[in-house]
Amino acid sequence: MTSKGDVNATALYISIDIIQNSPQVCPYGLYAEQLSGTAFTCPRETNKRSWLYRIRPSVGHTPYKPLDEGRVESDFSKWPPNPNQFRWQPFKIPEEKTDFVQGLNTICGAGDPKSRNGISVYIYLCNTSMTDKCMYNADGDFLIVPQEGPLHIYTEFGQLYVQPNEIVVIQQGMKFSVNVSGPSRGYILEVYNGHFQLPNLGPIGANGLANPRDFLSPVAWYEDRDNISYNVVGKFQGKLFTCSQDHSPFDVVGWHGNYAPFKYDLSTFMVINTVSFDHADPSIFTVLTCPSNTPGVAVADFVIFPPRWSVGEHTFRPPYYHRNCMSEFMGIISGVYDAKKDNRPGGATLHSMMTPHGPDAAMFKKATTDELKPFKLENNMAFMFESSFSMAVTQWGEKDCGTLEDAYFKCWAGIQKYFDPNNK
Ligand SMILES: O=C(O)Cc1cc(O)ccc1O
Ligand SMILES: [Fe+2]
Repeated sequence: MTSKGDVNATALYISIDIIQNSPQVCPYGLYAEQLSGTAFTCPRETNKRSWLYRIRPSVGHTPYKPLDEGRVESDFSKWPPNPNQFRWQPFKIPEEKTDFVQGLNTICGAGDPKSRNGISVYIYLCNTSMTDKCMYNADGDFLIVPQEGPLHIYTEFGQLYVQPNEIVVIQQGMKFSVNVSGPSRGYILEVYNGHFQLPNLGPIGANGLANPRDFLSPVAWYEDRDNISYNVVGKFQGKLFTCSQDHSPFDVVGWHGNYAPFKYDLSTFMVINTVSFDHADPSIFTVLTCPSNTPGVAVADFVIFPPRWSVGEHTFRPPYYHRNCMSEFMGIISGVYDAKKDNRPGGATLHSMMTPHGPDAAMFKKATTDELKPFKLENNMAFMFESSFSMAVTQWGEKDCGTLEDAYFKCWAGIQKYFDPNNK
């Protein structure tokens, strides 16, 4: 792919023509370095690795030191459990200069990066580009959902320009630096184990939902900058660390392999839904899944609620009332969500395991009295991180972010009794 953003540093493209991964001497005086995304011994279908040909190997840096930036949390027992329904009004983007790392806030999660078992959800809120600073995550993979502001992301593999209504996946270990063009907000799902993959399609057949051709990885891009002070931030066992080096980490002149960051435009999702009656489960909208070891059960699914026709006959069309053995974290990128009139873009909801949820009283009334004509939901994009982990909300999520609603539960308060045994 080619990047749509500005390229400020000099871009040089060199063709590297080698027939082995690790020659005695690499062309152009480069170093070969493997980045492993799965155990060496994983089966061929899941094995992931890439070979990077770079100006210097990654190992030349000063010792790591703890870094006190952002609100990254991975101790999900610190703050008391709370099974209530949560709704956040749009998260506030700071006025003071804040870059992507400084603006990372863990809102909820479960498990533990040390045992490589669990997930975290972050809200990033920033307004400043990372200057001579990059990040990598030793704990797992990031699926980033920009909601406001484009992200121009430099990675070791090349550049990715990602706008709201697109997502980007940056896997474990990959260094990246985020440039922004103003106030920027979005959501991140982190999985501590496994990788995101396309869901199986079963009887749908060979085509549909997210198509493989729409996932774009960058071509190599490098900068040859020495005698600088470059900060590398690592997230390791749930904490941030920093070290410095005298050259740019984006010195990969060429790479090959199947472990690379990628982006995806949500508008390319081919939506499948009922053309007869009843409300299909939201798994029909799965873009990517990170499977667990139990067949059919996801560590986390990334599910979207895109523009689509609503045509179900004699059907209660909005999401049904629900209690789930999975946790549901939802956000809105744009427009409205058909179960709740007061969910806002840039805000979020969390409906935890077995916590009841569903349409608010006003939406129920409307859905049961509206004439059921074909209707197009337009200019909307909501999403859900659905997980088999029971997530805990952090102190930032429950208190410090300042946009948690006290009275969310009241949206269901007006639900009336309509039962009449004499009137079928
Ligand atoms: O809770 C939600 O709004 C998400 C959701 C959507 C849907 O269409 C069916 C079930 C479900 O949990
Ligand atoms: Fe639900």
